[in-house]
Formats: sequence, structure tokens, C-alpha cells
Amino acid sequence: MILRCLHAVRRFIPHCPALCRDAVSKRSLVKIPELLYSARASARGLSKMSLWPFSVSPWDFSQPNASWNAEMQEVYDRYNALCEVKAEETEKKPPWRKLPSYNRSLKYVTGGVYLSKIIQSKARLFTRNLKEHGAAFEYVVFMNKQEKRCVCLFQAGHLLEGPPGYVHGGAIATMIDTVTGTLAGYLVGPVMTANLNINYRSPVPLGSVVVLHGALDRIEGKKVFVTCRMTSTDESKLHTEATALFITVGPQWNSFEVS
Ligand SMILES: CCCCCCCC/C=C\CCCCCCCC(=O)SCCNC(=O)CCNC(=O)[C@H](O)C(C)(C)COP(=O)(O)OP(=O)(O)OC[C@H]1O[C@@H](n2cnc3c(N)ncnc32)[C@H](O)[C@@H]1OP(=O)(O)O
Repeated sequence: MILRCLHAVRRFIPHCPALCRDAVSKRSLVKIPELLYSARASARGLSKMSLWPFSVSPWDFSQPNASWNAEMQEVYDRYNALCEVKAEETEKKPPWRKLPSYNRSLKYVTGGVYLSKIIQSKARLFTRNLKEHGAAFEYVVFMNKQEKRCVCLFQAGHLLEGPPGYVHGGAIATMIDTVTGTLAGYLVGPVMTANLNINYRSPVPLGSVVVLHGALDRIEGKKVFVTCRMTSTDESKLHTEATALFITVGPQWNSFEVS
């Protein structure tokens, strides 16, 4: 009797949208534009900027938190003030924008086609995958679209150690890839890193704050060339110089024209 009931329930489940996983995911797919819109809207409310298709989770990791030291906060305040300043009357928006930053970037696009659903659902952006504030990558990116450049404030946490007391070269490369990739993606649309050249000039002390200056060099067809310098916050010390090549992998857009 019990077995017969169980079979009946199992037969019923595929036809019941409330219980069937596939049906639920199909309904979610239908709702994607709606979800993306609400994610964009809530993120706009948080950080006053437009977004590409970020996850529905609105938690913005680039907001100041208690782990930030005084220098990080001071430089942040300086750039954040530039985001509030109105440019000349002829221009609609201030030249600088603070970008929000989430631990899931492109939840619904086809980038994960080769992944199982479990991996896809657990996927997290490498630089934003720790809950403990200040432990690893604390950073915030400010974008200047008019000048096709960006600035990233980076406070390196204790989990990023390479040589004793200094930041791991791979962590530095990660930040350079992130900053240059964000700039390229922001300007032209989806990109993949094809080449990254890094010269490490002076070590970065663990726990210190540095600034990454990303700038568009040139665009040649699908190729986007970006440069990056990592310096001390007063720019007196050069830590790292890099060049990066990105290849556009999706529909390109000329966002220089878009407000
Ligand atoms: C939607 C909004 C977007 C917003 C973005 C912001 C989002 C913010 C969210 C979070 C921020 C985080 C940001 C992180 C960013 C990190 C990015 C990564 O780390 S990506 C992972 C590592 N990279 C790979 O795994 C690539 C693996 N390689 C490939 O997939 C391909 O090789 C690829 C796509 C790079 C090139 O594909 P092909 O080879 O089919 O391209 P062909 O069309 O043949 O080449 C185009 C041109 O590029 C040259 N080229 C290609 N690869 C080259 C290379 N390695 N060096 C020099 N030239 C190369 C070719 O010679 C060709 O040049 P000619 O047009 O003929 O002059």
C-alpha cells in the first residue's frame, strides 16, 4: 500500500510544476529578464550605476568594511567623491563611476555549459569567494569611461602571502587580470584574456594598500590591448607593470557611444 502510494507520488511529480525540478528551472528561465532587471535595479540603488548581467544577489563586495585600513578608506573617499562631482553642464554624468562587485558574475549565461548543474550553482568569482572581510582580496574599481581607464584600490589580506611578509605574485597577477579584464569588458563587452605580461618591480607588503591604474592602449578588431601599473597610493613607488591582451568573445559593443 505504502509502495503504491509512493509510485503514485513519483508519477505525479513530473506533472506538478511546484514539485518538478525541471519545471521549476524552466519557470526560472522565463523569469530571467525580470530577475536581471530587479538585480540591476537593486544594485543601482546601492551604488548608483548601471550593470551588465550580474547575479540576483545584490551583495556588493566593493563597499567599505571594517577590515579596510585608514589608507584604503582615505583613497576610497577621494575617488568616491569624484563619482559624485558633476562634470561640465554639457556632460550628463561625472567621469568616474564606482563599479559594484559580486561573488557571482554571470549566473545565467552559457559560460557554464560544460559544468554540471551542481558546479555551476556553486561557482563563485575567484576574488570574491571568502566571507571573512580583509582576509584576501579587498578591492574596489573606479571606472573613467571617457578617458578609457580605471583605478583599483587593493588591500592585500593575510591569505595572499607569497614570500614572507609579501604578496604572492599570482595574487598580483590575479588583480591585474581582474582590473584589465574589467576595463576591457566594460568598454567592449565579453572578453577572454589571451596574454598577460607582468614585470614585478618591487614587492608588495602584505596588508598594504596599492593602486592599480588600468588604461586602454588600443583596439584592433577583436583584440583589446590594456596596460596596467600597480603603485603605492601616492604613486611614488612602482610595484608592477603589465600589458594585457583580451579577445572579444561575444557580441561587441561600442560602449564609448553609450551613456
Ligand atoms: C558582459 C559584460 C562584460 C563585463 C565584464 C566585467 C565583468 C566583471 C565581473 C568580474 C570581473 C572579473 C574580470 C576577470 C577577467 C578575467 C578574464 C580571464 O581570466 S579569462 C580566463 C583566462 N583566459 C582563457 O582561458 C582564454 C583561453 N584562450 C581562448 O579562449 C582563446 O585562445 C581566445 C579567446 C583568447 C582567442 O580565441 P581565438 O584564438 O579563437 O581567437 P582568434 O579569433 O583566432 O584570434 C583573434 C586575434 O587574436 C590573436 N590572438 C589570439 N590569442 C593570442 C595570444 N595569446 N597572443 C597574441 N595574439 C593572440 C590572433 O592571432 C588573432 O589576431 P589577428 O586578428 O589575426 O590579428
